Parts: sequence; structure tokens; C-alpha cells
Amino acid sequence: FTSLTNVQVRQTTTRLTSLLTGYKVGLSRPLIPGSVRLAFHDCVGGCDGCVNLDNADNSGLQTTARELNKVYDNEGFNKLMSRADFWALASVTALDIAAGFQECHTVLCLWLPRPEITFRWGRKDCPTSPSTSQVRSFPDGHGDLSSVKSFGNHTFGLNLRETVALLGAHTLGTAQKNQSGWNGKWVWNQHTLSNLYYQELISKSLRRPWTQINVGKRSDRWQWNAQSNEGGKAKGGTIFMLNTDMSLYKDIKVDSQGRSSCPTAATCGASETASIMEEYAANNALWMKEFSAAFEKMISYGYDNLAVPN
Ligand code: HEM
Repeated sequence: FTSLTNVQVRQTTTRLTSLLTGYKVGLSRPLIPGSVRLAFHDCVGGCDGCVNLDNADNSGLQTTARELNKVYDNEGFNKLMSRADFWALASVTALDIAAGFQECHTVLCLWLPRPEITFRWGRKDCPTSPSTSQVRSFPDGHGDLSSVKSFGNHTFGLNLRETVALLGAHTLGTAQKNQSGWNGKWVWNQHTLSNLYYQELISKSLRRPWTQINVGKRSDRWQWNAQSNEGGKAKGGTIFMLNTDMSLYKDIKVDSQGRSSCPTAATCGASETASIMEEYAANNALWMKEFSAAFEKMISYGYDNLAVPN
């Protein structure tokens, strides 16, 4: 690919927007969180338009990859940009849509913070794109803060603050029993990109406080459950966090099965990153800005020569 214009990017974004918002399973629109997660998984080891869907760590990405690939391969986008660029643009589009899913009905909504991610292009696909038999290593949700630190640093070259900002992506979407084995949504409103992840994690007014339970069937899946106090009873309900999420606020020590030494968050001490969590919980605009920068680094991983469209 020798050039990409702003007009072509706008046309691609328009098509992606109709795909991501039009594809509904119930009301969940799974391609929006799916596109954000796909970009993350594609960029581990360098963004290259290839994921190994037979690797259990990628479980749950099948639908998103299939739907994006259909449009990329059949509607001419493969003549414009690499698949890795297309997936990256899908993730940026998904975040922008999700930020607009605010439950607000007044003119004030116009001032709500939105992600500011510059889309650059020039990623190169692996020779077998969109699939690969390569097995890349993904972080384990049972890990503690040391594994989060090493994930951010070794996987994407992020510092700790950037890593804490990036993990707020878990505001979107769900974990599913038949996919990763974990189960639930991280926040009561999992359709909207916001700092709710930080607010729910540190909330002192939950209906039921954070407690670790094992939801695994064939193997252990320790996770933290709570009852949200937000959004009214019907909308709130049970929310969950992985150990890796909880470790950003609480100093949890986990055994080899993933079980924490302190079983309720209230009995765990503060973690090293607790004050960053509080900053993000208090300031959506600050989080959105730092999240955008960290996300941009993630979707550029492996390249130092990506170009802005002209
Ligand atoms: C410590 C690092 C991370 C761990 C352990 C982790 C783990 C997980 C797990 C277990 C799921 C559930 C998958 C399923 O059952 O379908 C999930 C979903 C998700 N993850 Fe992560 N993740 C991490 C980092 C990230 C990052 C860096 C991003 C993006 C910037 C991200 C975005 C998402 C999204 C959007 C979903 C929801 C997907 C959906 O609803 O289809 N995650 N993650």
C-alpha cells in the first residue's frame, strides 16, 4: 500500500460504524467490545493482522474476527490497507461509538469526554493473515500486580501508570463461562466507554462488597464479585473483576490456583497503584486522555514508522 487518504479512512470508518452498531445479539452489540479486544490480541508480539483462533486465550474472538474479515475481504478494503490497519481502525471506531453510548439526554452530553486516538497506518500483515499457528503469550487473569506490571512493560513497553489506564478497557464487554471460563461484566453499564471500571472497583457504596469466589467448572476460575449500587436495581446487578483488575487497587497475594490470601477486598491492604485508581475514578476526562495515549501505543506496537493519512 503506497498511500491512504483521510477520505478513504472516513469511508472505512463509516462502513465500520454501520457494521459495529448494526450487528446486534440482543442489545449487547458484541462487535464493539470484541473489536477492542481483537486489536489488543492482534498487537501482542506486534500488530500483524493475525490471531490464532485455536489458542484458548483467543476464545471469544471468533465472531468479531469473522465479521470484520468478511467486510475487509469482500468489500474492497483489502485494496486500501492491511488487515492489521483495518482491525486497528475498527478498534478506534468501536471506542468512539462506545464513548457515545452515554445514558444522557441533555445538551450536557456534548461535553462528555471522548477518546482522542490518532489513527496511523502502515502495519504489515503476517504471511498467513488472518490466522496463524503461532502461540503468543497472554496475561492470565489469575495473576497479581507483578504479572500486570510485567504484562504492560514486556508486552507493550508501557509504564505502570499507562498500564493502569489501559486496563480501563474492561469497562466494555463481558467475560463468558463458555469462552474464558470467567463470568460477568466488569461494570453495571458495560456498553459505555467511561471511567466506571475505576469507580466500581473502589466504590464504598456497593450493595454487596467485593468477595472472591471460584466460578470454574473443570478448572479453577477465581474472580471477585460484587453487587453494583449503580443504575437502579434492574440495571445494576452482579459485577466482577479478575485478580489482575483487583490487584490495581488491593494488595492481593494469590496462590498457584489463583486464590487470594484476603478473601474480601475490605480485608486486603492498598496496592501500589491505588492512588492512580482513585485519580481515574474521580476524573473521567483525565482517564480518557491517558487511556487514549496508552491505547495508541498498543495499536502501534512493533512499528516506529506508521503514517498519518494524507
Ligand atoms: C492483564 C491483562 C488482561 C487480562 C488478564 C485480560 C483478561 C480478559 C478476559 C479473561 C476476558 C474475558 C474473555 C471472554 O470470556 O470472552 C477479557 C475480555 C475483554 N478484554 Fe481483557 N484482559 C487484559 C487486558 C486487556 C486489554 C489491554 C484490553 C484492551 C485495551 C482488554 C480488552 C478487553 C475487552 C474489551 C473485553 C471484553 C470482550 C467482549 O465482551 O467480547 N483486555 N479480558
